[in-house]
Amino acid sequence: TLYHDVADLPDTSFDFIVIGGGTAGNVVANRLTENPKYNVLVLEAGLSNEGVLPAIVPFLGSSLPNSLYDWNYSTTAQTGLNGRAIPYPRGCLLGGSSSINYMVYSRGSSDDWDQYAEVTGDSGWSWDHVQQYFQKNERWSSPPDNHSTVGEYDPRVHSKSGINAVTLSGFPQGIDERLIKTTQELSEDFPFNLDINGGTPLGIGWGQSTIDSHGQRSSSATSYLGPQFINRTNLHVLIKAQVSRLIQTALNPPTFKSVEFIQGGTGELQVVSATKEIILSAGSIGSPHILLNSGIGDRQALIDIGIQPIVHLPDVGQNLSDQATIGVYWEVNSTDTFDTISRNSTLAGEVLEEWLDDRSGRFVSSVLGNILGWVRLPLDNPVLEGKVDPAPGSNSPHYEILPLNGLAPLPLPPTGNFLSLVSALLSPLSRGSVKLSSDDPFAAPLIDPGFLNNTQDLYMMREGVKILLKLVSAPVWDNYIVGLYGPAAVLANATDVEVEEYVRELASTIFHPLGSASMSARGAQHGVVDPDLTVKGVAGLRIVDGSVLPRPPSANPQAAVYVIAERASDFIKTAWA
Ligand SMILES: Cc1cc2nc3c(=O)[nH]c(=O)nc-3n(C[C@H](O)[C@H](O)[C@H](O)COP(=O)(O)OP(=O)(O)OC[C@H]3O[C@@H](n4cnc5c(N)ncnc54)[C@H](O)[C@@H]3O)c2cc1C
Repeated sequence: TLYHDVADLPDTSFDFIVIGGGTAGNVVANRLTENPKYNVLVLEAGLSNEGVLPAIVPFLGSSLPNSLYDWNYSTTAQTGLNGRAIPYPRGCLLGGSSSINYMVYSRGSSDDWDQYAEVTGDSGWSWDHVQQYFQKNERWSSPPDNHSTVGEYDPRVHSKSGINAVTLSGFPQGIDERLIKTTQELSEDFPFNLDINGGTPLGIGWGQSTIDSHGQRSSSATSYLGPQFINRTNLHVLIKAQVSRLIQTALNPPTFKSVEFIQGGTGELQVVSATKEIILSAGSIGSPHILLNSGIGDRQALIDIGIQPIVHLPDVGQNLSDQATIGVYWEVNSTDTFDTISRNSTLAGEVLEEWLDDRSGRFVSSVLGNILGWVRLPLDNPVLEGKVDPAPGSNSPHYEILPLNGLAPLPLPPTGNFLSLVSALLSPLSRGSVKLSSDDPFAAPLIDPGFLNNTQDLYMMREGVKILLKLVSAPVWDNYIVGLYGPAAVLANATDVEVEEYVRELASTIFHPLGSASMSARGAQHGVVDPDLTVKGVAGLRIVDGSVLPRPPSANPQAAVYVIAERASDFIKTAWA
């Protein structure tokens, strides 16, 4: 049941309370309420996703950051980015960031998961063992345009029995064929990969997205809180409920089974309690923020800001990682790019009509291209020579290449058509933090992703730019590309130092903060949660969201977050069986 008003809740005590109805939280709420004996409350700060057109129509998703459905955070001034502070979107509605993201579905490499297993000492996080959770999550769907998908994916590594729809592109784009041709012309650097989600992602292949066969976004809200689930009488979802802190309910071991929040903007503090567990799923910014507000964190830092420390857990909010991006832009000799739609609102209206009429046309997919690349820098490149490989193994890419058939995110000039290629640094060495800005639990925290603080990341980004330039050196782009555009013009014959300056001036986020409440082995002195996601030194509290990943996967992380949440649901069910 979906509630808009706290006064309508049937009770103030539940078996489980999930904080954050986002990507992970809704999975846990769904799986726990499979058992009719469990009453579950979800507290979500944002609004409902129902009827929010930009959260439904894939192409319009890019209008959600910096809106009423975003927390509208900014980072602190980033030294590695020449002092720039950048916008830092996080979904603030049911479905969380899965309702506002770019919908890329990528599972990472087998190395990623095997390394999570190794650093946590829990073989249950290994690639082989988590396959069952990818399967529980994924509902492989035919693409919206029903085109033949033979040769675009490997059916053997997909599941039709899960809850969250995943599909291939439903609308061809002008650059598709050129990208595929590049895999033939430059097959050594950019080989074709039939399926980037089989554990060995290296190469260029067809992208997979969390979009259903009707060309609509599949988020954790549309899937795990879909009509067949939200009406369960034991599932209670309260929106506009912003949690300030957890309240200690027993001393030894420290136990936190009550939650304080405000609802509906009244400013009045409410309290609800769980008899079994609290599951913190407020995401990589929200979860450490709530822990710190609750007195769980570094003792001295809490005292300094005026909060009574209860549990000394120094790593809360530390180890924040994100994958920096850098784009290169070209003017092209074609009118078949989305710039035509971006520039002409009449045309955009017609394309929306097409989507509304029968779920067809350009709007069935996101602004991203239909094809993605996953590339490694050779270990004998001077940037890596003699260094520890930042990637978790030899089947793991260092870069994701995101082609866009148009100009983004730069402002669009009145004329011209464009190609954008974006490179994301998948395994950054830089780390940052989430810290309190004041003792007011409703004040935004200080978010410092530490972009390019480690100079090796800067050098890796520089090499990433060169990889993008190399990609378009394939003959197939010869008659297509007119020239480097805008700020990218400096890249023609640029020195390494000039490319590095370009990176510092223009690099941004791919919106993947992770790791701020990291998992570590049981008994380890570092980390925030044990491999079963229970908070170290605390009873009755688990963290289930992207914040627990000790390092980013070599991928966009939503698939990993779904896997974490599916496995966590099994942990919780087993613990209370
Ligand atoms: C613009 C953008 C594009 C992205 N593109 C992709 C992509 O293409 N592919 C991909 O794999 N990943 C992408 N990501 C990243 C991915 O979406 C996230 O990593 C993932 O969804 C995080 O899941 P989560 O459960 O950790 O957090 P979230 O999904 O963010 O959920 C946290 C929830 O908790 C709620 N919350 C927070 N604080 C409180 C509080 N105090 N009280 C109550 N509720 C609270 C939030 O409102 C939110 O609903 C993108 C992210 C963004 C923002």
